Amino acid sequence: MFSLFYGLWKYIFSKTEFHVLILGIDKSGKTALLEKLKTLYSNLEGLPPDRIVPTVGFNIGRVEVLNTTCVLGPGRPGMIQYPKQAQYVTKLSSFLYLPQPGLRSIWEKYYEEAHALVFIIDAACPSRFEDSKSALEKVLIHEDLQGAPLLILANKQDLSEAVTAEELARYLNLKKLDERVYMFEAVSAFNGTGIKEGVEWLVEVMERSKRTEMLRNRAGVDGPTYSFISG
Ligand SMILES: Nc1nc2c(ncn2[C@@H]2O[C@H](COP(=O)(O)OP(=O)(O)OP(=O)(O)O)[C@@H](O)[C@H]2O)c(=O)[nH]1
Ligand SMILES: [Mg+2]
Repeated sequence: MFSLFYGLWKYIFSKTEFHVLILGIDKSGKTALLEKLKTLYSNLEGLPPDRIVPTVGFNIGRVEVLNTTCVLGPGRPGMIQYPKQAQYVTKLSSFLYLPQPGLRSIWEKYYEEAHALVFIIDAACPSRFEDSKSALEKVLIHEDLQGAPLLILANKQDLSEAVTAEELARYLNLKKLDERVYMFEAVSAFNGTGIKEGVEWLVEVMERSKRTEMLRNRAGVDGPTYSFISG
């Protein structure tokens, strides 16, 4: 009996965790974004921009993004629905990516486990758009990332030379995006412009995505939609 109540308690109050990869070429602003996310979504104050140095290895951050009432619609076959008023917390873990050959095997493990991707581009540096484009194309054809929703950030909007999200989309002219849920968003990791809009969109699509369902099934979790962690 206890275990039944405990199970129910866990079912209602446990937290959903999503793993999000933050990808981008060097100096695009991955660390600055991660620090801004900490400031926006946790009690921790992220590092100020002038203390951020090029990353050696990678960083992992964990932030809570939305504290929403669960509104899962009519269940698909095999999906147990939440009680209507169930509260759950969406967590977003961020893995910072650095494309160093030695770390390849490490970050490929993260690829497999990622629910979604953020790809960040320095929108104020057109001379490196081509580098970003080819890095992103490689990511998009990676078989471990199939179906992962994608948020592309046109970063550094606080700089006057930054191109808009639309201009960046036109420039990238990505062909591989058709079957993937994606969005471009103009942001500044310095002043926070656009970050909430982008991240909250991502959380919403992750909740509904086939990839989330696939990861859940692979983890062998029955019942509630996501692999749960408590506490
Ligand atoms: N003006 C402006 N500068 C930014 C912004 N985001 C990052 N920067 C600057 O861009 C440079 C690179 O930022 P990082 O966050 O270190 O970039 P990164 O992608 O983590 O770089 P690596 O760790 O080398 O891969 C730093 O000088 C930052 O201060 C932004 O939104 N606006
Ligand atoms: Mg960095």
